[in-house]
Amino acid sequence: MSLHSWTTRAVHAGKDDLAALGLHAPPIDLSTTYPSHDVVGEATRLDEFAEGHDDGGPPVYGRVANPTVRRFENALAELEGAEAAVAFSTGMAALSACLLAQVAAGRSHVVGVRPLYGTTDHLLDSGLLGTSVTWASPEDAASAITGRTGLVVVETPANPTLDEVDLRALTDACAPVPVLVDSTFATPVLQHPLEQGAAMVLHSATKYLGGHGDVMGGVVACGEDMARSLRQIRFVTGAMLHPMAGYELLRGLSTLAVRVHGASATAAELARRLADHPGVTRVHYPSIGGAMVSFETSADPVTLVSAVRLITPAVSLGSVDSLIQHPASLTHRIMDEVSRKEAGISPDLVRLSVGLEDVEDLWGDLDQALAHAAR
Ligand code: MET
Repeated sequence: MSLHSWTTRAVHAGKDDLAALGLHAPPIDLSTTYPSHDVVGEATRLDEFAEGHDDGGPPVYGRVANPTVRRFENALAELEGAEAAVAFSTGMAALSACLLAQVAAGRSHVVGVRPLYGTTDHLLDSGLLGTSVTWASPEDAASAITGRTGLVVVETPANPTLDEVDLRALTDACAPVPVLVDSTFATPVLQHPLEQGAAMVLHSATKYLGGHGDVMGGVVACGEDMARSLRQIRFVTGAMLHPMAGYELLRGLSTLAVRVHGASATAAELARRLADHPGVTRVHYPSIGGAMVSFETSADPVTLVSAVRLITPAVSLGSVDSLIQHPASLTHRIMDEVSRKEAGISPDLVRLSVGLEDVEDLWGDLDQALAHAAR
């Protein structure tokens, strides 16, 4: 256990050995393979990796493990208060591994709490990976659990409505079934789901952890037993995080706190101003804060999104620059209309990811776009 504060650890995690190595920036290991003259020793090591162990030694092959990716995994585990973390090529690859691990263990039933990110909802609803789902409210989740339930899946604050779930109440009610929390919107700056009884925390690292819109990744922080199952799945599915992405994500962690706090202050102010705007019928902003704001508008939401000039009209979130999108058209388009309605996602909802621009400039852009789209 480190004596330093969380913010300090976010700057140094995954890099504690660098000075002793005579380095300042973490080395990027791009090897696809790891030579060894000890063939028998390598064979034994490969067996260990195939069973999901990772002792930190030479990875044998680039799909199996990577020293730069391990630095990011170790740092994220430390910042989430987890025993381990396993990194993947995207957030959806990370979620897929969680589901496949449950299917492999013979527990293919999932209880899902809506709303979730649209493709997550679709993956569960379609059963494409061999799972089945029962949708439930947070209050009813425990009663939806059966003998074959391997996972309860929840996202808080949720994409795109920013609904929040009382994680302590949910994990207490659902125990001993593991609860997976998609904490992408909160980041470990604002929330630590493992402290509230969750078994797994998932991040689309593409968003705040990277923070600059130029790296894709996913990561799950959890106990070592679960991590072993996830590494087994990653070993065979090949959804490994690229070492360059591991480097960028580790770098992103060192500025995460200052980015999230800065953008959150602006987002809270925009949420206040939007609530007073005549073209806005409802504002969604989480009690824990954060840099995401959603709002329902009496204006035409599609015209509004196309009318921004400073803010970028694009899916994704968590970058230093602000992005806006219409969930019914993009992030949650893959859901059918009935499911969207059940999840509380209005066709009038617009989702804003607030970046690090000046609040007055962002407000000016939103205000002119709302006026342009008025109907
Ligand atoms: C292709 S939809 C987009 C991705 C991302 N998860 C978001 O919520 O914006």
